[in-house]
Amino acid sequence: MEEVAKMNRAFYERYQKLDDGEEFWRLMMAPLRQSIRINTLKAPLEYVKARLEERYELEPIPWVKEGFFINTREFGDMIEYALGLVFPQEASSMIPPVVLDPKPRELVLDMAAAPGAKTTQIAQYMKNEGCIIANDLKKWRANVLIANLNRFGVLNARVTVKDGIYFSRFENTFDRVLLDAPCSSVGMIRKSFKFLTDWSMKKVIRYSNIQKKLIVAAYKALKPGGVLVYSTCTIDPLENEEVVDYLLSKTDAKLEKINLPLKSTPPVLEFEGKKYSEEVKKCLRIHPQDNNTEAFFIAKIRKP
Ligand SMILES: C[S@@+](CC[C@H](N)C(=O)[O-])C[C@H]1O[C@@H](n2cnc3c(N)ncnc32)[C@H](O)[C@@H]1O
Repeated sequence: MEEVAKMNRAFYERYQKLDDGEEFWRLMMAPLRQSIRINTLKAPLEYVKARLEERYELEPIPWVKEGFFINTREFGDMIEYALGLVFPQEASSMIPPVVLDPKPRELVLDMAAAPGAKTTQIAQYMKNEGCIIANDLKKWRANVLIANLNRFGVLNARVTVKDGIYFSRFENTFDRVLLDAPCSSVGMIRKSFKFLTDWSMKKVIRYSNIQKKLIVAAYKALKPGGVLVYSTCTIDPLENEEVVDYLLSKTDAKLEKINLPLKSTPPVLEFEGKKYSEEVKKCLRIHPQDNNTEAFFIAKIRKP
């Protein structure tokens, strides 16, 4: 706790009001467990798993069939990695595509897709059928995305480089939309303290404004009956409950409850003088101590 306060006092003072448990602060700073997702686009799950088990200890991630905690961080000399059979991916970041639940032959928009961890997972669930529009604002990040799509054998994606807001013109078009939004990345502190030292309230407010525009565009692009998943790897209510509450107040969007075998923290209904709809209770707010993962927030939204 003192360590956090020393590195960024404003950060500590704000989130102390959200969760002030010892475990919250300890796991906010502790290194992450390494995890991987097996890429079934290239080989059967059991085959890759058996190969890896000859050399490593794998522990299943309860909320994703293809996900495992693994006792190595050395991917440079792992042949399965070189072949695109495994994707090193943080365990909680595997949740949004599971909640999105895309099916073969659907049309899916991944609005902020680079570097492509979730796009490759979506393609895996679609068995490389149908089509994914994988978009990112930044060209250099889109290049990394393209490299990952090639490496992981994704054949049903088309990459675009646009501001996500552009997609609002394709009204009622996509069966499913993932908005894994740009955010203040508090969850990533466990990867790099840079996310703690760089954090500022100004950035949170800026992200919150961008996220509100993106979620409205994402919702417009969704077909009636379709599913929009909104996610961030951060804990600030302004970037999570507030953004979802904003969509609920501006549109006919409906939230759906997410049932997965994991622990979570109750969503925030009131923070710093702001109140949110009771509906946001259906969102999944994950703090680092809940499952010893990165922090994450996920909302499942349906268009009636
Ligand atoms: C959390 S990251 C996405 C991670 C990615 N979904 C994955 O799983 O690998 C957010 C991404 O949003 C992109 N971004 C930022 N502003 C955007 C905008 N206005 N429209 C679309 N993408 C944007 C960033 O370049 C960044 O790659």
